[in-house]
Amino acid sequence: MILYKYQGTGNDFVMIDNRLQAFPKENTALIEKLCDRRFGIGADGLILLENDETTNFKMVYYNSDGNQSSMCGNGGRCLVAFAKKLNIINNEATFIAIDGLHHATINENEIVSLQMKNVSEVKIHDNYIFLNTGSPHHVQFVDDLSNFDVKKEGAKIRYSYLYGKPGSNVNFVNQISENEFSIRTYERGVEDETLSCGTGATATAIAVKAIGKTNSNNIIINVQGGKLEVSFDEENGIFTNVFLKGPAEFVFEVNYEFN
Ligand SMILES: N[C@@H](CCC[C@H](N)C(=O)O)C(=O)O
Repeated sequence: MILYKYQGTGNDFVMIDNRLQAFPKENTALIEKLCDRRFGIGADGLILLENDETTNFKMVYYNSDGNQSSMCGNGGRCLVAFAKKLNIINNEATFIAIDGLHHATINENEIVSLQMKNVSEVKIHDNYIFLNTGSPHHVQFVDDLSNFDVKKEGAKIRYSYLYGKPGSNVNFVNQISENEFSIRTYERGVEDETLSCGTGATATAIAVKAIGKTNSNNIIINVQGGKLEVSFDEENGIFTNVFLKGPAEFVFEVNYEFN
């Protein structure tokens, strides 16, 4: 089977064209092995592109631990680029994912802009914010982001009483200017820091607006693997027309034999 590797600001994925349902998707150990950086191809997650009756395709997302999970923003952007490579779409797509319908466009520089779900609930606490942008996200400001132990502190929060068994992704944030922020993210299901998280960047942009750290509706989010842009409309605490924009790049393809 031909497997493809894509990355979006360093968040990397194994992509599989599963329109013929040939991939053994119940095989958690196989998915985990394919994502393993020593024994497999290596990735933060694995994504199946499948047929859908009413949209261009369906996205099925697995974390690198082999388990199916909630929405992946960077993965969704990479899947749109993959659908273009497979000639399923040209520069526009509508697809279905676990959190509902998504629209996306690809511009002349191959930058993918993906519409994310509307957000109507932002829980603001004394020193953190929690919201769901397709996946659950804890957002917390820290003083020295570069030297922060994201894996250790992220794991503490992810497994804390705050989020119980399902857990949460955890974003640590620093403000750079009125509309620019830097984040580092601990991802559940990878159980480590990743170089970028699209739903995390989206959650951070909405959170900083919700708590008044910015007046902008167009926010740059620096991640460890590059730059993402998040824009939205806001009315009475409801965030609509939420778009996540950034590069989504093909890395390589390989003919892989399962055993
Ligand atoms: N990397 C992703 C988020 C993937 C899902 C997450 N690990 C979870 O299980 O909640 C992104 O780009 O959004």
